[in-house]
Amino acid sequence: HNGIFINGEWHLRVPQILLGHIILFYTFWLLVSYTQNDEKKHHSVCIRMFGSYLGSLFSSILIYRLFFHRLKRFPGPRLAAATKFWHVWESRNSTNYLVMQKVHQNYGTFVRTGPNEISIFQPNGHELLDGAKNENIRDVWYDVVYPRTSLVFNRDNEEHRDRKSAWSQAVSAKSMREYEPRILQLVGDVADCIGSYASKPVKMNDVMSWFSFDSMGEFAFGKDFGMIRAKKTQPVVQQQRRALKMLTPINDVIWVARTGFTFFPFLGGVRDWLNVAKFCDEKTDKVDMSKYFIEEYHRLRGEKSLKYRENVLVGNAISAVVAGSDTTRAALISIWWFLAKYPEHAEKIVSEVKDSDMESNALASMPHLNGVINQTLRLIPPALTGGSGITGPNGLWVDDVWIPAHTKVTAPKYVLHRLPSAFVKPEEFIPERWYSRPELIIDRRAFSPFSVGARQCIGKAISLLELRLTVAVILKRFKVQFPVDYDPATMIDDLTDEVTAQPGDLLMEVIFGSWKYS
Ligand code: HEM
Repeated sequence: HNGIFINGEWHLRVPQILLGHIILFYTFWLLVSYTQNDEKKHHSVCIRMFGSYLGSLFSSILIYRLFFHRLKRFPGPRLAAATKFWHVWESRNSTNYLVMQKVHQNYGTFVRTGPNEISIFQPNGHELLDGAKNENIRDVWYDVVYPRTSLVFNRDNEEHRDRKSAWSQAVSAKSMREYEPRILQLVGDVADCIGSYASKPVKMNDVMSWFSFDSMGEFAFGKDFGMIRAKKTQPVVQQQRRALKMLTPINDVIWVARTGFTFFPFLGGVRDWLNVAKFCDEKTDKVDMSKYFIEEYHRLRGEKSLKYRENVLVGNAISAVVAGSDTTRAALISIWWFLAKYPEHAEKIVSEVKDSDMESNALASMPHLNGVINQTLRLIPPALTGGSGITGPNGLWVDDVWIPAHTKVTAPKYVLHRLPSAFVKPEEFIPERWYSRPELIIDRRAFSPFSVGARQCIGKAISLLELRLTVAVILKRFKVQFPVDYDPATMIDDLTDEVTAQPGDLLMEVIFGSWKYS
């Protein structure tokens, strides 16, 4: 432990480590069998040797973590200091956002949430993690699609900068002008789809899922997936969801996932994840966003190997599908939930948009529409926990607290977005705090649904355009409300944290042309 495993990263080498141990044990077994004729004794010698090897290795790890570790002065659950499996167990129901909230309530601002991990719960947490001038790199979790890589998953800060140019072109103002009429068309399809249910309950989780995937298909591959028109979920969406569900509890022990990818590619969740990658592989040969990724693929010829270029290309497509669709879906479901719960806010939006021709700049300047979107992203951020980093060689100073070098750090968004030190009445849905009541925001830095700095969401403009258009167009056509026999608590009670937020079921009814709410 002290000679080898304590140094560096091992998560990508688990198959080799396992194989090495199997060979070592087997060789030892054979050697003992030459010197021991008595079979019973032979077995007992081997078992004692293996037992003492593994026992001393794990005792050394445990004693070091509990009594000698650099983070031992930080408060936190005792078991969390001993093993990351504490976290796996606590978040087994995919409610990591609640686990983090409890941990903050019990232990304060800096909490040791893993043997080598500190979670920061103060308004500038996002800046400390991702803001300008920090030396942090991405945590080992981002190797989850390795050897594929892309903007989101790239751990090397310099390479990340290089990868950014293809994405910047894909979301440039020029590209956005091209996407806008196509999104508007899709939003029209969504409104027709919702309207086709007449006053029967609509399961918004499905409709918003069809829309967000279709619009991601439009951006990334130049063609929607036809889900809204067919009112049918494509298998790849279900596969992605199952894969993320499978990954969620083992997010914090990424070596377990990597081992699954290597040894058990046939198992359900692993197979689903590999199918999502295959789907993106097949689609990435067309136009639009992938056009820029393909250009990058050709540009790197001569500089990088074919395998590397293929991995970047497919990694980019996976990023677009995973980062772009599920986040937007979660945001839309949550917005509709708040609007059905507080119809007075829907009415205010209608009065803003009723004479609008649905142009992006006009929508961006509507205070209540944007107040509702911000307020929803604050209370239910689509990345409920958000990314994690590893401190650089100089560690991280936070006021007078020192977090040593090479420590994993997180700043869970759900908790930071509800800090009483950042927001007055933090649990309340008050869209006006974003325009006419600024006194309700104490520290704006705590609000970071799209993250900050070099790693912030590059699809922010696209997603805001989608959210504004969808809300404006649908509210202009329909009044929305919960069906009588639907329990609104379902959406919140069943909300899970599966890399992206997965809201519980939301049923809604729409009434044609009744935008006069009172
Ligand atoms: C409401 C919708 C969205 C939210 C809340 C959101 C949130 C985020 C967050 C928090 C990050 C940082 C992730 C990290 O630190 O690991 C991120 C990164 C990213 N997002 Fe989004 N996102 C949204 C929509 C989109 C869309 C529509 C796209 C694609 C067009 C997209 C593409 C990306 C990419 C490529 C990155 C990586 C950026 C980088 O590392 O430089 N996102 N997003």
